[in-house]
Amino acid sequence: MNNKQLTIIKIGGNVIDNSANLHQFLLDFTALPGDKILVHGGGKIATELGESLGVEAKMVEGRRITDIETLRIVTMVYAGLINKNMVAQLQATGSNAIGLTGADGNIIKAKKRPVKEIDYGFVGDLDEHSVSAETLDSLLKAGLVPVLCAITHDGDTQLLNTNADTIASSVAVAMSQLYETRLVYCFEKKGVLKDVNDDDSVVREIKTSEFEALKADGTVQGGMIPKLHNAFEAIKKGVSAVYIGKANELNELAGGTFGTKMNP
Ligand SMILES: Nc1ncnc2c1ncn2[C@@H]1O[C@H](COP(=O)(O)OP(=O)(O)O)[C@@H](O)[C@H]1O
Ligand SMILES: CC(=O)N[C@@H](CCC(=O)OP(=O)(O)O)C(=O)O
Repeated sequence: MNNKQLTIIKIGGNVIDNSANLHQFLLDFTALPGDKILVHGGGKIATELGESLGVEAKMVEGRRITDIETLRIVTMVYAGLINKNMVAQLQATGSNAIGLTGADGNIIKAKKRPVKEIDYGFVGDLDEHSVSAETLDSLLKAGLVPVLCAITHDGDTQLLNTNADTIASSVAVAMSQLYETRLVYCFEKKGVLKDVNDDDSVVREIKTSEFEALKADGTVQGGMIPKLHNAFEAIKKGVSAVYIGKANELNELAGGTFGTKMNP
């Protein structure tokens, strides 16, 4: 077992879109001890900018169909606007953040999703060779906090759009070769809820074997289905602990009362 500890945190678009919540989250993130990597989404903001430019968002099972116009928009929003603002805010809170796409330092090489029933366009899928744990490790050893956005590349000039939950899971799996790694999905709710309209109905623990039943009875829906799938993949492939919970309750992580914990 590796004894170096690493926390990988993913933050979703609903929190990024609220400046007060984002500021509080970034303060709590900086206060977490030990090595850290931040992965951010921003789907909501990309959708809004697209609409204002006359490019309508098309989502299938939580994944954005990414034609060339949409790729331009998501590259500007994720790799530019959100990533650089987040880095500047982290610098102000005392984290020496470095903002990166998967093309920078060849940190995440993806494969364009093959066209089957649906053509997702410039969407990148990841496999066990996609993430360069060594390069991320060298940044951590230099005292930097990598801030990864949802833009990857194929190694042959093409940028690709990869779901941020998937990036967080794949980065956590790759880093678990070098570190005892925990993965924390932060969003606007307190965890996986028994009743999605009741914020106090948090399910404290979910076992892999319970996931199918939660899907079948409709307890988890929409974006929570791929999030849980990514969470359980991480647990299966060597990540020590995976949590899903509220961005503004991150300070509860140390006390063990944070959100929902995934169990093998
Ligand atoms: N049982 C559940 N508990 C909590 N959220 C749920 C549940 N089922 C569905 N959801 C939905 O999943 C969403 C989170 O997924 P997503 O929108 O992809 O988040 P993010 O953009 O933060 O990654 C929540 O905003 C909520 O509407
Ligand atoms: C292929 C794909 O779907 N990519 C996502 C990447 C951003 C993301 O994951 O943002 P959230 O975490 O805020 O949802 C998208 O463009 O919406």
